[in-house]
Amino acid sequence: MLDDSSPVPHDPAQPQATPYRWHEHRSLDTWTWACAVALAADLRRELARRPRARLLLSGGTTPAPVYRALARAPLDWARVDIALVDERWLLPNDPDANAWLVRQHLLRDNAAAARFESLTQPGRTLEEAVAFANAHARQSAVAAVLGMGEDGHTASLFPGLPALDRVLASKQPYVAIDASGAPGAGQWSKRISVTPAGLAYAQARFLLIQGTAKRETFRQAVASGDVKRWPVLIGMEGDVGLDVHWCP
Ligand SMILES: O=C1O[C@H](COP(=O)(O)O)[C@@H](O)[C@H](O)[C@H]1O
Repeated sequence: MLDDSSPVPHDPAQPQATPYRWHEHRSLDTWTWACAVALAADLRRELARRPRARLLLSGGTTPAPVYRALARAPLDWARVDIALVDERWLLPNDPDANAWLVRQHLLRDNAAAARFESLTQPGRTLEEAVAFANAHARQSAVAAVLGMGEDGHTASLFPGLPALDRVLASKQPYVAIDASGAPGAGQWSKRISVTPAGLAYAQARFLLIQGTAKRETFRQAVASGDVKRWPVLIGMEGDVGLDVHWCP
C-alpha cells in the first residue's frame, strides 16, 4: 500500500528545485511488490508500442527482492534489454559484481529470456567496457533503477570524488570512475558509471531505498541540493522526476 506523504519538509509556496515523489511502504513485502509492479507496467506499456524495451538497473544489495519479483512478471521478456547504470571492475561471475546480482535475481523465471548487456567481460579492458556501454546507451530506456549508499552515492558516483565535475558535465552516457579514497566504494575503486547525460535516456527514474539511515541521507541531500556532496541528486536532474520508494 502506498502512502505518498513526504517526510521531507518542503514549502509548497516555493518551486521545488529537485523534483521527486516519495512513496513510503509499510514493509519490505509491500515495497517489493509495488516497485516490481511499477517496473513491469512500464515495460508492458513500452512493449505494446515498440519492438523492444530497455531497462537500466543498479546493483549493490537493496534491489534483489524487487528483481526476483519482477522476474515473475508475465511479459514478453525476449524483447527486453537489460543494462546496468554502473559496474564495479569485476568479472560478471564475481559475486560482488552488479552483473552477478542481476543474473542471480532477475535473469530467471520468466525474465530468463531477457537480453543482458554485461559491461565487463573476460579480456575486455576498462576503456573497451566504457566504449561498449556508450555504444549501447544512446537509446530510450523505460526506466533507470537507482540505489543509494548511506553516504549519498548513487551508481558509482561517490561524494567528493575529484572527477565529479568532469563526470557531471560529461556528454558521454558512461565514464570510467576512479573511486580510490571514497570510503563507500569499499575495495572496488575502479568502476564504470552512468552520467547525467546517460540517465537522460531513461523515461522514468526509481530510487529504491530501505531503512531510517537512508531516509535521513535522502532528506539531507534534498535539503542541501549540492550534487557534488550528494550525488544521488543526479536522479532529479532534468524534467523526468524521481520516484523514491522507501520502506523501513
Ligand atoms: O556500490 C554500489 O552501491 C549502490 C548502493 O548499494 P546498496 O547495497 O546499498 O543497495 C548501488 O546502487 C550501486 O549499483 C553499487 O555499484
